[in-house]
Amino acid sequence: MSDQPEAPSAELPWPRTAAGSVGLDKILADPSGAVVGLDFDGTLSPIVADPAAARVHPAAPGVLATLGAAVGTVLVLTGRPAASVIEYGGGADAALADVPGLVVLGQYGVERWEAGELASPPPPAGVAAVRAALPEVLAAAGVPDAWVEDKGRALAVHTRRTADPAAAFAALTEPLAALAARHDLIVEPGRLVLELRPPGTDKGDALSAFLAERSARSVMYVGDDLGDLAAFDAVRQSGLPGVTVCSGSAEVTALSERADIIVDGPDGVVALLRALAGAVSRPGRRAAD
Ligand SMILES: O=P(O)(O)OC[C@H]1O[C@H](O[C@H]2O[C@H](CO)[C@@H](O)[C@H](O)[C@H]2O)[C@H](O)[C@@H](O)[C@@H]1O
Repeated sequence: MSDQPEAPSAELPWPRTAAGSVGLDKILADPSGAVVGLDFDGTLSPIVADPAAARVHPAAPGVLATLGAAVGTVLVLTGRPAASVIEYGGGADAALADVPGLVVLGQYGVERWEAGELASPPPPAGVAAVRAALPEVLAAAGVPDAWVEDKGRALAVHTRRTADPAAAFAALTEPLAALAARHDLIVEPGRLVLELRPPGTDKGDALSAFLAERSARSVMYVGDDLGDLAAFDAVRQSGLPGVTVCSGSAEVTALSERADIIVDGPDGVVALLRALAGAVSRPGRRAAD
């Protein structure tokens, strides 16, 4: 047997940046200090036309169960309500709820699911007023068929199932910004969705606080949409060895420009996580320097 540390798995994509290489090296050398953060829609769950039909990639929970036993924490950080990630998290051979130590931060970090317990603060008053006003605003903008996803403390207006999704998105941008401002909410744009939600936190704030809470020694964050840019910023601002990963799509290019690693959608994310889980789980994994 060789005394040399084992090389990373051939299947593990290597970062194209120096910062990402340092980050991945640290995760491989010291996995118990790593936080692996993942977005849900477009990252762990393939994009589908009906948000209620979204489900986790069938192989993801099993792979994350292996990874969760080796790293510090697997974190799902999502714009979804935390409970819906658990509800939609049934895979082929495990469920997200089975992932050891899993934490889900929902609604951009305001909700928290952990060990079967959900903490969810009440919605601010403006949400009820926006809920009542939305049908009229959508009709006035000429997009009465936009679909409203009611998330309790936020309302997401989806245009994916309208006749011309991009035109509908453009037609709604200004009216929804004005409506949100009238009721002390903000608009969070995403993949053919404009979400009216309370201000005060984003995925960057949520990830920064979580890394501090866990005294993380390294971090990987995987995302696909505009809301994940703040989490990419948090990885760098943490000062920790860190890797940013883009779940690539033709719909959003802003993340791929800044990511250390780009993979091909949720299939590519699962392949990356499987290779990472294999590398940090096997007995001969790279030892700390
Ligand atoms: O932070 P995320 O986990 O990425 O959640 C962001 C939004 O994702 C969902 O919408 C997106 O996925 C849908 C299902 O694939 C798709 O139909 C839609 O076009 C996408 O924008 C979700 O419905 C939203 O509530 C989340 O905020």
